[in-house]
Amino acid sequence: MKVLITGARGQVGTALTAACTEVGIQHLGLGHRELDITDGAAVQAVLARERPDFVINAAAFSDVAVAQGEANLCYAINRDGAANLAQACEAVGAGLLYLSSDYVFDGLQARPYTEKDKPNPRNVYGNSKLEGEEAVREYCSRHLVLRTSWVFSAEGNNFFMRSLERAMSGQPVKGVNDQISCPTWAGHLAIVCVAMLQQVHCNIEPNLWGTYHYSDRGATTRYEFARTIVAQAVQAGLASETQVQAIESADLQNRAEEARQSVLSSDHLFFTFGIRQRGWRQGLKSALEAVRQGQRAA
Ligand SMILES: NC(=O)C1=CN([C@@H]2O[C@H](COP(=O)(O)OP(=O)(O)OC[C@H]3O[C@@H](n4cnc5c(N)ncnc54)[C@H](OP(=O)(O)O)[C@@H]3O)[C@@H](O)[C@H]2O)C=CC1
Ligand SMILES: Cc1cn([C@H]2C[C@H](O)[C@@H](COP(=O)(O)OP(=O)(O)O[C@H]3O[C@@H](C)C(=O)[C@@H](O)[C@H]3O)O2)c(=O)[nH]c1=O
Repeated sequence: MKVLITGARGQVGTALTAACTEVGIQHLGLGHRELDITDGAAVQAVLARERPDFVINAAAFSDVAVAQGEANLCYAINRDGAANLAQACEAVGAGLLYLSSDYVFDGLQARPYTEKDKPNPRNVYGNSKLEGEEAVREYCSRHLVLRTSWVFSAEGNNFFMRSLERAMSGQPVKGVNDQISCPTWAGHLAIVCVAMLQQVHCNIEPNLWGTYHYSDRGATTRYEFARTIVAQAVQAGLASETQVQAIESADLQNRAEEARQSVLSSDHLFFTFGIRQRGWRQGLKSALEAVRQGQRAA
């Protein structure tokens, strides 16, 4: 089986490349410069040339705060780029895995969101991801939409790395205590994507296409997440004890923040694919180890 990864230099794209290499899957990872998914003709040409069995779209406009002021670009990438990929996949008979987000939900529900719950995004990023999902369902019959939450890794700009860098430089870390979801290590997410594609490729069940949720196990607040990041970093010898302050979303003045609960239920994935959740605390250990190895290499 051959997999083409778009957005291959982002945090999930990097993890997907590593996961494919690890299990020996033939893959081609294309970064933004190698393939701009907003360029429909280029997308078609690459798929016609490469003829992959599957495309995983890890390309995105992923800055939730900046998206509020850059709606056009955000929709061009997250919705129109997804539509380009969906049409090109359909044309060559490839399957498409589209990564989506807990932000398609409003965050007002007390229980975990299932695939049957109605999306109701409250910001530009969430709406662009929902419209991207809809384009994928409309244009590509062989699609998997996989929603996830709070992805972190040692690559790129994310809550984990920002908190860790503050702790390593002795600055206090702040975490909002009114946003609840499940942190998800990009390495775990990548393994899940690969496992899904392998099962679909084996054709164990005739129709596994559809929409699924996967987050690592363990609902938490950003505050508790930050506390655990600092505690594990101290244990790993990467930082010394640092104060972690609990704040509220309303305290963050530079963006439209609000309290939300967006835990995703991963049950449908488990009952369909037999894929179990892994714990985010274990993922955090792996991410910290990757940081340590990066320091050694530098
Ligand atoms: N991060 C998170 O917490 C979550 C992420 N997701 C989803 O997971 C997926 C991967 O996200 P993540 O890896 O975190 O995001 P990143 O921002 O780390 O990676 C996205 C990548 O897409 C590239 N990109 C941007 N525009 C284009 C374009 N027009 N054509 C091709 N590539 C482009 C970026 O390149 P460059 O930087 O050069 O522009 C970047 O390398 C996304 O679909 C995201 O919506 C879902 C839930 C949570
Ligand atoms: C500045 C600051 C923010 N925060 C919180 C509030 C805010 O929601 C969040 C910002 O961190 P991030 O930029 O990683 O979070 P954000 O970009 O909102 O993360 C989201 O990314 C997109 C792509 C998704 O799909 C979501 O699942 C989610 O992971 O952190 C703190 O807890 N303390 C702080 O000091």
